[in-house]
Amino acid sequence: MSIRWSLVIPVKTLVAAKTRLAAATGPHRTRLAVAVACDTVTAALACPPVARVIVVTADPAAAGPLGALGADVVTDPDRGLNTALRTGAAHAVRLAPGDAVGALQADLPALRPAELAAALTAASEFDQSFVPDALDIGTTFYGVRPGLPFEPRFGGESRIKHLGGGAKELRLDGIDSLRRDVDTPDDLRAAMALGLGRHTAAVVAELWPAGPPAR
Ligand SMILES: Nc1nc2c(ncn2[C@@H]2O[C@H](COP(=O)(O)OP(=O)(O)OP(=O)(O)O)[C@@H](O)[C@H]2O)c(=O)[nH]1
Ligand SMILES: C=C(OP(=O)(O)O)C(=O)O
Repeated sequence: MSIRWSLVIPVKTLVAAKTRLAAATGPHRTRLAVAVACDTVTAALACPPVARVIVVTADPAAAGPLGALGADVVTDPDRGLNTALRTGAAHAVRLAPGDAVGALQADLPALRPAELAAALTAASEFDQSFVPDALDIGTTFYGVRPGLPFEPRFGGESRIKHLGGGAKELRLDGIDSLRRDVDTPDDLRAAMALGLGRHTAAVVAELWPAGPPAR
């Protein structure tokens, strides 16, 4: 039988989130951050190997809409990103000890369920694995097979940290939407070229009716 996955998606308190988009978005920054997280969660929930999505956040303004989409919401103890992920993973293991556990960044507004499914199928072959971001510096997905220790090393140059921790780097063709996290206006333009999910597309169309912000 194929492995099923619990995916943990961390969402930072909105007042502190997406600061690299502040100049481009002004007062709409938090609305864009929620929309991006909504598209990430929607795509994850539509991915066949994903049994459940667990959002970890301390922010009720994110918890409300993400819970309404069908995610389980766990309160973030607010001791940093990797602690948030371990908290979500512990919840996942309590719910479904026989399922694999993955961490997925919340800022993947172009994510395609089929591309995530391809990565999860590949990840099912390795005890510990990860997907590097589009720049080959960070990480967008980290996962472990059922029953194995979950040791995420996100933050900064996390690709090299995950390699150092012994995780297998998944270098697959055709998973651009999974690798395209959005931190800057350039990232947002690249995600638009792949095709934004409906929540982000609606906010972007309202914010920039004539097209994306100039460089
Ligand atoms: N729950 C939780 N999520 C976090 C935390 N720190 C970062 N994240 C999430 O981790 C991912 C990467 O976050 P960062 O790139 O560090 O922060 P960001 O808000 O996306 O962007 P910047 O403010 O521009 O750095 C995003 O999905 C964030 O929502 C945290 O302390 N708790
Ligand atoms: C936290 C990370 O991502 P970001 O590029 O969004 O800062 C990371 O890649 O480990």
